[in-house]
Amino acid sequence: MSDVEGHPVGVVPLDGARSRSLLRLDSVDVAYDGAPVLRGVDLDLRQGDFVGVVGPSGAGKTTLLRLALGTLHPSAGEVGRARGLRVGYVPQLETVSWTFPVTVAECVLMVRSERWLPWSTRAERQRVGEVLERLGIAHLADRHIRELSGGQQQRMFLARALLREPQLLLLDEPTSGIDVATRHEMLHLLGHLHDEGTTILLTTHDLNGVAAHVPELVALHGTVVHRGRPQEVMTPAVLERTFGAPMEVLEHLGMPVVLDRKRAEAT
Ligand SMILES: Nc1ncnc2c1ncn2[C@@H]1O[C@H](COP(=O)(O)OP(=O)(O)OP(=O)(O)O)[C@@H](O)[C@H]1O
Repeated sequence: MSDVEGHPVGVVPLDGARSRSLLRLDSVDVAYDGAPVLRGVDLDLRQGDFVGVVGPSGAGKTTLLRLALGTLHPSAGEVGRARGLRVGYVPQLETVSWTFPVTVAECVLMVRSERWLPWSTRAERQRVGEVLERLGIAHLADRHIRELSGGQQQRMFLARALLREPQLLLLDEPTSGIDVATRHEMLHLLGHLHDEGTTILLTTHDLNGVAAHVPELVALHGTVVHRGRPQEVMTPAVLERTFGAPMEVLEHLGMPVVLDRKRAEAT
């Protein structure tokens, strides 16, 4: 079903001339097979934002990214998108099939048309080489994707997303399954892309390692519980409303640190 301009119902273009909004969710509901997952979600993502979405498993974080990407439409409410918005998406590694017999370069090229064509142009191959170089994985171009480490896999998907020169970059758990040093590198890389003007929306389970280090957070639990700077969102009150359990928060060098009480009690 679509409206008069051919947009799916619930999806409207934002007028870029009047607004710097890249993406706006107004009273959005999402249900899977009749089961509500998101309810009354309002979210305005403006050019230059760098927002981390936190919340418990099943809170609807990936669902929010799918709405932003446009692969999912709301059951009620509206998703507004800036006209011609280029969006890049880095999926959760766990959702990827690694047996697919392609090399890193081929996998990055696939984003062009969502399938790999053997007759990619020289310019396209050159562009892939540039993006891989930029992410420090050019030497892996001819490796099978299965042979990569977690951090290298994340970079490959980031390369895929960057090939489209996205204005809005969506990342689902970009630091899951990678070690601390690689996590720092990934955050550094994202900070750099943000400095260059890319708007970023990511999800994370890692409150201390990732959420505390991004400029702005959205606490999600079926709906937006709170949005603000990490110091405003990582508070006992907001975290309890979001995660449904009491959490202690300390401050270290001006940054909030959430205490894992269960783990502390176990040791
Ligand atoms: N395609 C689908 N069909 C049916 N139910 C789904 C589908 N995708 C997600 N769900 C359900 O919707 C709820 C929210 O899922 P979602 O993946 O958005 O949560 P999440 O916050 O990203 O969770 P996690 O942190 O575990 O990745 C979950 O209960 C999930 O089981």
